[in-house]
Amino acid sequence: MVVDRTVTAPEDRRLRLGADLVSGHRLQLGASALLALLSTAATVAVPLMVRDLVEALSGSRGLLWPVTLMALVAIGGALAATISGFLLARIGEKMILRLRARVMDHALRLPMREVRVQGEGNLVARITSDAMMLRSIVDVGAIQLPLAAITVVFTLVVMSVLDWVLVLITIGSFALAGAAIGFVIVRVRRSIIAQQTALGELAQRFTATLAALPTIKAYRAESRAAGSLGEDAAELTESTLVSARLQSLIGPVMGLGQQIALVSIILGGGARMAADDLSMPDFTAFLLYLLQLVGPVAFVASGIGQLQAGLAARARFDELLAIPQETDGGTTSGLVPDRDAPAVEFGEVSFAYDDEPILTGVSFRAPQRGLTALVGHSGAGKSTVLTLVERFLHPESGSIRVLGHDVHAWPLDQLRKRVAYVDQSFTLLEGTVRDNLLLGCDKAPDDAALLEALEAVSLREVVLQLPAGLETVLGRATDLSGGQRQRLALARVLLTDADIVLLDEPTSQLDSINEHRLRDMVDELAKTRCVIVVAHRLSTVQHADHVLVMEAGGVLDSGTHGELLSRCAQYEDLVRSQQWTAPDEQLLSQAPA
Ligand SMILES: Nc1ncnc2c1ncn2[C@@H]1O[C@H](COP(=O)(O)OP(=O)(O)OP(=O)(O)O)[C@@H](O)[C@H]1O
Repeated sequence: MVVDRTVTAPEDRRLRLGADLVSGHRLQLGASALLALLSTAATVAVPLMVRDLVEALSGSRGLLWPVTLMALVAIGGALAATISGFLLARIGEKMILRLRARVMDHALRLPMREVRVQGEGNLVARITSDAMMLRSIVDVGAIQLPLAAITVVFTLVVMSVLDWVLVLITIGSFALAGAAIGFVIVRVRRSIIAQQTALGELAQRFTATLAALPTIKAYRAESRAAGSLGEDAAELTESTLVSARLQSLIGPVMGLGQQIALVSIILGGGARMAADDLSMPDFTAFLLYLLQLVGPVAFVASGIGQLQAGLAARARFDELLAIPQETDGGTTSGLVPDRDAPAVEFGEVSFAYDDEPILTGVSFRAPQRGLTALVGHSGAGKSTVLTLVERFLHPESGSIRVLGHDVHAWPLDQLRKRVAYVDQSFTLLEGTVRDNLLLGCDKAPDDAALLEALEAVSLREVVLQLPAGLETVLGRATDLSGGQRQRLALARVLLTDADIVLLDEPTSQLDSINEHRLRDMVDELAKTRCVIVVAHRLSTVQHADHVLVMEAGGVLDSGTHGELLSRCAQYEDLVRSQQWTAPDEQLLSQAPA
């Protein structure tokens, strides 16, 4: 049975609207709600003041006091609305900040395979456009929508005091439009999820295309790549149009409801005034309320639409946050290396990508001091062995022990502190040379130590000649050559105090001078540490204490270079296939007579 030890126990990481989105801002949220309420009260009060004004106009009362009061209430209401809106925007931005930080942290802690499956662009879309959409939950959902709903109810109550028959006509007119809008809104959220998924896909494809730009340019494939991206963009437009079509229905349907209400009220109001059931000032106030009602009613309708976008984004965040992070591993606290055990020990390890077997029954031991070389044809599974030691991947069966303990017993942080790893692409961070060198160091060494490490890989002069030396930012305007990147990645290893060093084809991009230098460096490292090296150039294995020949996911044979040359035909083939390099010819001559 496959035991997935890649992940932490299931934990509910979904976004909680109250605790996760607005926590820490409750006071501001309360102030914003209070101000919005005051502004609403002012909005509801103004038509009543207009009624008093109309009565004052027809009577002998002075106009100064009613006009002044009305102006004060209207201006105060506008001011309260402005401050409330600003507070809300501030809370929204803070919420997005917290959310982005949380999602980025989560993404970095996911198992490598999950990150690959999700895709970089897709993850980027989460913290950009999805995060913006989620803001509508605060912008609209937290205050404005409930307030608009309260305004509608209050206004209807005041209107019913003026004339309840006309209120029934008003509700009837809007109810028709409301039912139609309700039907639309159910479909809006689904279409927005589809739209955001398509956006993530487009971002993913574009990111991958940019990463492959040198190849695309070299093969004059710009038009082809642009055409393919264009198709993805068209798919996005298609799904955006579905939600745009649905959302565009909301405004006109509401407008129709408003017109029906207006005509019905004018006709109904006229009839009730003719029958002396309604006075002119009351009718004027009622009409004003009706016009005033349209805004909040339309807002409720469109706000529910916008809220769907926020809720759709939340669903996408929840989907990502539900993916379990890498486990921290061992429950064993204070695990210490067993100095008598092998540094790395594989016992009948098998591994598969989905159902595709990659390693079958791999067993070997690498001592705590010395050089172990993994050789074999491309695709034999050499890099996979290294990634299993780093716990990037997890075996289907068998046991992997590191420094005397099961690899899963080590707390992840402890394990990776003890294992230094240089991957096949000699990855550098987009950051300064110093940042790149200090990546695995708990305590920052001084510049002399950094330069010494650079000297060991023949990079000291190169770095000192960069525009800002150690502070030069790599990865954008300034970058290193493939071989220099490789050497910088190796200098990084020298600065760590890891017990185990994993090197994936460390000489692949080096010239012969640097290759010899690196070999000396590896030999030096192997005197005090366990070095496991994946080597295509067999010259790298010349001094290996132990060579493992891998074929089709299994270990074919193991021994010293000389032993293998004398007894393993496949190893001899591998060596012969490298004969064109002078050092390897020397290697062949080392076979026992
Ligand atoms: N992410 C992946 N998903 C599925 N299969 C993969 C993945 N990565 C590697 N493989 C497969 O696993 C097998 C072993 O790959 P691995 O990189 O370990 O081989 P290798 O011996 O290091 O090869 P090379 O010397 O060419 O780097 C290959 O057949 C490869 O196709």
